[in-house]
This record gives sequence, C-alpha cells and structure tokens, in this order.
Amino acid sequence: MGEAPVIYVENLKDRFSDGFNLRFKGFETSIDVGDKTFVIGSNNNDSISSIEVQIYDKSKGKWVIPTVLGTEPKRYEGHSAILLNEDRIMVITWGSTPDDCIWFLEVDTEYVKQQKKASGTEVVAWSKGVRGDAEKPVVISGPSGVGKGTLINMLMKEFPTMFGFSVSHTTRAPRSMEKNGVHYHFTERSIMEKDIKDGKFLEFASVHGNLYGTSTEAVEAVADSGKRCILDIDVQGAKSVRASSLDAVFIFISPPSVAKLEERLHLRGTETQEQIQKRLRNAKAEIEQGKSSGIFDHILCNDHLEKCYDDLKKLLGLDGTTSTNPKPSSKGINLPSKHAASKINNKILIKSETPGSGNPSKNSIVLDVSLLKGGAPSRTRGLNVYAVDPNPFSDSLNGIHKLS
Ligand SMILES: Nc1ncnc2c1ncn2[C@@H]1O[C@H](COP(=O)(O)OP(=O)(O)OP(=O)(O)O)[C@@H](O)[C@H]1O
Ligand SMILES: Nc1nc2c(ncn2[C@@H]2O[C@H](COP(=O)(O)O)[C@@H](O)[C@H]2O)c(=O)[nH]1
Repeated sequence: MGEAPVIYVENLKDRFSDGFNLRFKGFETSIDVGDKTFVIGSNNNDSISSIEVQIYDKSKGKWVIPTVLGTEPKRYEGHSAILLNEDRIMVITWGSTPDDCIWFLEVDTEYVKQQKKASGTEVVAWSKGVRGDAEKPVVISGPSGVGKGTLINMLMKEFPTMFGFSVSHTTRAPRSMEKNGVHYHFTERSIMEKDIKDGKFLEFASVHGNLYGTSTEAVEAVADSGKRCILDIDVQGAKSVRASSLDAVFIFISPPSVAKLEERLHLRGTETQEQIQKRLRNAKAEIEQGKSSGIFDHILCNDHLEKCYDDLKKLLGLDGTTSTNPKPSSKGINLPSKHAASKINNKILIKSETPGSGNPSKNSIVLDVSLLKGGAPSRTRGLNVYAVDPNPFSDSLNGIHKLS
C-alpha cells in the first residue's frame, strides 16, 4: 500500500550526457512524467536564488525550455520535489518563510493543457500552496451603470472585516476621485499585455475600448487575509473566471431598463456622451448574455437600490444569522530548514536533515494532499498539516496529530 520515497536529487549531467548545457549553477531535481523528464534547477549562488525549469523529451531525445506561467518561488536555499497525480510536482523549498515554502509546478493539469493548446508551446505553471480553505469569492457582473460599484461599496461599508475588494488593472485613465491601487491599478497597455503573457492574470477583457483584468495576486491577497473576495468584472471576464480553477459565486445585476441605465450613466457624469453611447451599445449584449448564458448562479434586478441590496445580502447568507467575523487567515507551515521528503499515498513526510538536530522525527511533519483544490493560475488550497509525534505510544492517533 505504501510507495517508495520519490525524492530525486542526482547528478543530472551524468544522466543526460547528450551535450545539452544544463543552465543551473546550484541545485537540481528531476522528475519523470510519462515520456518527459522535468528538471527543476535553482541558481542559488546569488543572494536572490531563482528557479528554472527544463524538460527532456525522451521520445524525441530533445531538451525544451518551456513557457513558465505564474509567480514562481523566490529566495530559498534548495528544494525537494515530489510528483502528485501525474500532473503536478510539489516543490518544497528550504529556508523559506512559513507562508512561502510549498509550491506546485503544474505540468499536465487542465489549465496547463489549455495553455499548451493556445500557445502551441510546452507550458508549465506555478501555483503557491496554502493551508486550509478560503470562502468562495463573489463575482459581481452587469452592464456599466447598473450599480455594481454602489452595491459593493454598501457591502464593504457594512461588513468591513468580512469582504475585501479585488483591485483590477486597467489601461483606462483614472477619474478625478479614483486612487491608484484602491479603485484600480492604472497601467500602461504594453506592461499589462506582458503580464498577461506571463500568466499573471486570472482573466482579462477589452471593455469599452480599454483593457481590464484581474490579477491572480489581487484575488489571492484578499483570500490570504482571511476575507471573502469580491470581483467587479464584465460578462466576458465572468465567463473566463467561470472556466478557470477559481470556485466562485456568480451574480449578475440587471437594470430595470436600458433607459434607466442611460439615465444613471448621465447622472453619474463620469463619461462623455460618446462614451455613454458606447457603453449602452455593449450593455444590450451583456444583458442578453447575462440572462441566458448559464454563467451566473443568481440574477438580481437593481431597480430600487435598498431592495436590491437586501436581496444581495440574503443570497450571501448575511441575513443576521451568520457570523460576520472574518475567518482567521491561513497559517504558514514551519518546516525544518533542510529536509528530505517522501510520499506515501496522499501523505508527504518531511524529515529534518539538519545535522545535530537530534532525533530526526522530532522535526518531522506530514502534509496531507488528498483534498487539494484550485491551482494555477491561482493558489492551490486545501493542504492539511500534521506533526509526527516523536513518541508513537502517546495519546495521539497513530503518533500523528493535526496542527491547528
Ligand atoms: N437602484 C438605483 N437607482 C438609481 N440610481 C442608482 C441605483 N443604483 C446605482 N445608482 C446610481 O447609478 C450610477 C451608476 O452606479 P455605479 O457606478 O455603481 O454603476 P456600475 O455598475 O459600478 O458602473 P461601471 O460598470 O461603469 O463601473 C451611480 O451614480 C449610482 O449612484
Ligand atoms: N473583465 C473585467 N472587467 C472589469 C474589470 N474591472 C472592471 N471591469 C468592468 O469594466 C467595466 C467598466 O468599468 P469602469 O470602471 O470603467 O466604469 C465595468 O463593467 C466593470 O465591471 C476586470 O478586472 N476585468
């Protein structure tokens, strides 16, 4: 029932003697997945170590440097690597902070398969591992001027510790009252396009002539702080999020009529007449899609603001019976700075390798990966962590007890 330890730390230059110049100056691991070998190397000679991935395709006898998506691990002294489910490699970094030591390199997940198909190149994607779960984000969508921002502001004002706003990036110019980093991250098109290419965005869309997008960091920063994330995005964006690994609640806000929408946009006074007409043209298509596409779990009509706000609170379970305290933010994992990792079924055993640390099992912990959720381009959640009791005959179950 158990499996042999699968930590790979070996001399790769001996193994692959085909003249390919491995670019790593520091530390390498290799993992076989089907007919490919994934070599993960860290250049840790500098004060800031970086990680790189190279793939050896055994069927073609060729090395490939893949497109690497997502944010990768930084600043660590080495790593262990373990294959999970034939589609992702768990990378445990040494000497990192407790909230930055578990990473997943996705090599054949659905997300990676999609990206490979879209780009026609070899792709791998990083996702950071996080303990426990976060509450489902709330995606609020609807045509411009319907009142999404107004409803979100009311929610954040009434429940400041419960909700956090996903601050989008946009190439549109700021309005007079808008602050960079609060309402939007205002950015240049070329910078945003590069970040999109680098896999930093969960979704993006061209809306009313400008580029808008939700970065993975924007959503995950809110979730990591223990708050429930709210996204204010257009229907195209909602469709992309629906197709992503982010498990969210999707709410469409519809206007009582297009005439009312026009009136609201005029009264808001933030767009020119020409821009308003453009937004209204797009609104018609958005209303049709919002009501019929099957993207949305709930549709609310914002005719009377207070009534719509009450309906929104009800469907989010904020009817007075739920606790409005935020969930404690997920805690990190205190790993021994140098360790060996091995896998038995869905459990990863991590043992200290620090010389002179005494009984190695004293510093051992178990990571349970049976309930992993999400993944690239967001976080991988659902990691459970247990300490291994140095005295297996103590009260705790099988010598293992869960760390709270
Ligand atoms: N139920 C309502 N009745 C009348 N006016 C409303 C109602 N809800 C919101 N408004 C007003 O309509 C205008 C547009 O609202 P808001 O800015 O919240 O829309 P939005 O959907 O966030 O627009 P955008 O997508 O362009 O950001 C605001 O001036 C707001 O005060
Ligand atoms: N797909 C996305 N749409 C977004 C995002 N942020 C905002 N939006 C939508 O854009 C329009 C216009 O917004 P405005 O601030 O210029 O009035 C509106 O429908 C927003 O919901 C995003 O990150 N992605």
